[in-house]
Amino acid sequence: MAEGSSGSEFTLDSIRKSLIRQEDTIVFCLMERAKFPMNSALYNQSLDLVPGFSGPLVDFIVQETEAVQAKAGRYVNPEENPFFPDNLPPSLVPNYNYSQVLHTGGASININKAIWDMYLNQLLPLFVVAGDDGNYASTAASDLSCLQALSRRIHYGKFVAEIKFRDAPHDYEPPIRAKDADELMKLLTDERVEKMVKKRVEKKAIVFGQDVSGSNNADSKHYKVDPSVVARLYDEWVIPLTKRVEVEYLIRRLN
Ligand SMILES: O=C(O)C(=O)C[C@]1(C(=O)O)C=C[C@@H](O)C=C1
Repeated sequence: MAEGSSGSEFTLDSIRKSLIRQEDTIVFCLMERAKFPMNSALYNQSLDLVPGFSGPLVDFIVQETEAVQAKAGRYVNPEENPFFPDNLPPSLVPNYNYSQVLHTGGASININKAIWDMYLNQLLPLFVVAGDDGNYASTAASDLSCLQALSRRIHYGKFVAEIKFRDAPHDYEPPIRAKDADELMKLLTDERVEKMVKKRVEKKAIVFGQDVSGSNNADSKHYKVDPSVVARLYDEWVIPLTKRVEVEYLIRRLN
């Protein structure tokens, strides 16, 4: 369950606490990626930089990294979803006994393709500067940290949906049986919470991303990642994608 927790507590409150903690991770990951320029050669489909591997260098680095992490058991954890699920090696380490709170249908939900596309094509250009400093491996490692943090947060929608279902099965069962995605979307939406989330992540980008100097004349207008981009990230992508996971999970909840 929630990162670093024993899994004994499963409430909407505990799930939301984890989402709040994950905001810190996401903001710090974006700040780390912003240290590097765009380095667009990394994403170029036709450069074939690695002999014997056809595709962008970022695909090569992510696939190889995921393979190592799969062997070390990363994807046995129901909170983790790979970006390249095909041909992943099995875990080689003894299984950790993760608490199994999700309905079995939840395991098949993986919207990482949409997350990958959003991150590389829409988000990156909003917060990194143009240019090429040749640090492709470090840049890709940084991209993968961002992608994994975003993926974990968005797929946490499975846990949010499970607890919402358990808290109000009588409300959720009719639209689930009717496969009414619009009604499910309405039921699970809490606009007050969404507003708070967007405000808070913008504030985190301001607080975590300001330059800290020894004197009192810090430049409070310069942030490592534009706080409005972080608010937009949540408004346009993170929250809608989390809700998409929630609906997909609920639709399968009674199968
Ligand atoms: O906290 C919830 O209730 C969630 O479902 C999570 C979340 C979010 O992604 O932050 C998504 C939908 C709700 O409208 C509010 C917030």
